[in-house]
Amino acid sequence: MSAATTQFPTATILAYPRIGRGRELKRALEAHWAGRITEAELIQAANDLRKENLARLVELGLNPSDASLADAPSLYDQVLDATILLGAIPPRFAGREGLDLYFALARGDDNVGPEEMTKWFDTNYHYLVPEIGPDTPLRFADDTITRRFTDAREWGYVTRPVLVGPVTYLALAKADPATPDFDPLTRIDEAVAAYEEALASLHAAGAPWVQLDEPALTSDNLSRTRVELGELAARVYERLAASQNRPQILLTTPYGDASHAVGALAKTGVEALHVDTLRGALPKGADLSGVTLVVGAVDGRYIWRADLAQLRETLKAAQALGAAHVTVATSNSLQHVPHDTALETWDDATLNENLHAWLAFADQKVLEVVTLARGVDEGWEAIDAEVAEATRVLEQRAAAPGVVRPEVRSRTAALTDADRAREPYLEREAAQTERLHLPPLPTTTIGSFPQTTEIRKARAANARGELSDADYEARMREEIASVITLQEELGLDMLVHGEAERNDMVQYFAELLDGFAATRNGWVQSYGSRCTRPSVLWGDVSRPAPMTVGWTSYAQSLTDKPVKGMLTGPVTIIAWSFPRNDLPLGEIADQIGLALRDEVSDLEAAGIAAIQVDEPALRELLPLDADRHADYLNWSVGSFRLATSSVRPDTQIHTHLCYSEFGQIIDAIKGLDADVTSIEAARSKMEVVPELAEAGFDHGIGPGVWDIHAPRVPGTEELAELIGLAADAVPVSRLWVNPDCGLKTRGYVETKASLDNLVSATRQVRAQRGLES
Ligand code: MET
Ligand SMILES: [Zn+2]
Repeated sequence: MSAATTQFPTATILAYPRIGRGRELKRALEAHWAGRITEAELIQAANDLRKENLARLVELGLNPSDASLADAPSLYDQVLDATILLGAIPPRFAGREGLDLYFALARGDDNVGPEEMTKWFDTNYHYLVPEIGPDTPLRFADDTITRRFTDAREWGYVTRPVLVGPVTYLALAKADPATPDFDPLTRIDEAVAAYEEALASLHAAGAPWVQLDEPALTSDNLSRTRVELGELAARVYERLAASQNRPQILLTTPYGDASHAVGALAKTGVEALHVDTLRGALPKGADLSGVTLVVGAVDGRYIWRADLAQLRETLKAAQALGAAHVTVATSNSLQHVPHDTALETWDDATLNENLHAWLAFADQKVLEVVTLARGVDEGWEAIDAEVAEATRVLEQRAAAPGVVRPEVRSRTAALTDADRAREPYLEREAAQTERLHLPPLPTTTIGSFPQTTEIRKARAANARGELSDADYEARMREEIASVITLQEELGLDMLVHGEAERNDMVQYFAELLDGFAATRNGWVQSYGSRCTRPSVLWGDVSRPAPMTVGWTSYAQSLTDKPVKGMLTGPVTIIAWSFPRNDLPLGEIADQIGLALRDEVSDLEAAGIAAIQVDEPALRELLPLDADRHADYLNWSVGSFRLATSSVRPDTQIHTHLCYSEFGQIIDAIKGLDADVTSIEAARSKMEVVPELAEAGFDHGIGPGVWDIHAPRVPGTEELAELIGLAADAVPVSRLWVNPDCGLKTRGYVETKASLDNLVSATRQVRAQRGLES
């Protein structure tokens, strides 16, 4: 290692949002993909944004020249960047290079499909899944990271380059499809050799520190437990630390608890260790005398202003552990929070004043880190005023109108098990068969139909006040009518209204429920150039008025076929918002569950015979730590049942889950007790259907036969084959036929063609199996 060691800076963050305050990166990427700007112009725009971000961090108080500035300026995704660094390119991308290769991996091109995307730990950010087989190249293949360090130094900054660490990289990889049983982690030694070279390259360029992110050490939801991954990491980092030419290493463990591994990691020779003290714990009993302990104190996941008094105690406790040095950081990268509360105004004047004080977006979090670091450096009295102010704001928040509403609290307090139970399934099944008159293998869709440009324009015009509410409503009704007509023409059996009126399946409800506030500029990266704007769930939740009954009843009035009501479930509403941090998630979920229960009852009273409550985020919020799974599954399932158990036996409850990794939540899926569950299955060729059946799932099931994530139209034969596979695995009387997910991102051309094929394929299978009704 270099002789010139420098102390780790007292104030740092693990990474800053990279999409830009004005979503500059999104705009540049999309302009480039559309052919409006050249590659050089894209790079220029990305560099300008990076300069702006670095300057901003310095303005907020981070030191420009001591490696305080965590630098992770990905054009698309940090895991993809590691794939490029390692040259771990799946064979189907051969012949491409540079940005063509980069974007082909991310998005596919005319000749090849992209790498798969999946959710990053328990967040709503998606990364690109590496595909590793026995022969996938793994070597130091690309020195972008070093060039970026050198560029920043020319601009006047000594940054700290950030890389996904080797254990996490391989733990997140899947087997190359050509060798499906291959275990990527068996390639760890080659990966470590490649990282050694990358570190040598940074060292040669003069980087004093590098940051290696190892969030896998906090997760029990990967192919190994976190304890096993911690043991592996101890070996890996011993080797990396022993390499001759390297920067000093900060090893981070964000998103959860890695305290089990800290003792062993502290002995490896890495210079600094980060722990997430919000979702994990401070290590106990480890000898830390040789390392800097970087305390992940300021919350990088959610958006609430910190309780500085409490964090001060956390830091004092950390200081008592005997580490060589204790410093302050965020719990994780700030990529999951918006840039700056200063970019917001809220319509309600009181809320506007309050929320500004209660919230901390990325920039406010940097200031919090800087404040706490001043306490570390100068003594705690130095920040007494800031601590007192934070405490005052928290007290004001706790007492503010709407935060605690007795009428909501007494309703949740009065709940009993009976509120979460329906009649036995067999009784319901008989009553529903009687009421619904559906053919065998009923066909349906997941809810949304294409969100056309015209729909979005109408919504934008309405928001700007250029289209009256009445005209907007009329416009949406027209759309509903045309979606109903189309479904009748196609011959689908259970119809939907199409969700034209919904900007987003969570935001729509957040806007209509009390307790939420929508941001104007609170964008966070979901994947690549895609951003979402989660709502802020700040108060007790209730439903001032029906939310969907008008649209659904209108749709039902146009047809004799049953129209499914369509709601978003409590877990998904929480997962895709910024929930409050002063109430357990289970209680928030019950408040939402009760609001939905009222909606479900109103839909039923309006004559709607089937109601779907979507829970696509059920898997996403599963805690990383296996010890917390049971509690999570209990409250998440409980809130769904609360929302759906008020109905009569002949009202059919559907749910939709869009992923196909069921292993850890199969009991939860059974526990939802929905009459019909639609799931993602096309990409795995229906594999999950027999898996679910073997695990004892025996209610109605709609495995998605059309993968809606690609514009491709599946042929009738292919669909019939998939339906046949499913029909071999479960009783046909409980099998439904539907796409994988909603159609809002698809166009009408492929939607019509695919649904037409789906109906023909179903008819073919019915005929083959003598099921004609
Ligand atoms: N009902 C929703 C839709 O069809 C479900 C989407 S799951 C991400 O769009
Ligand atoms: Zn879905």
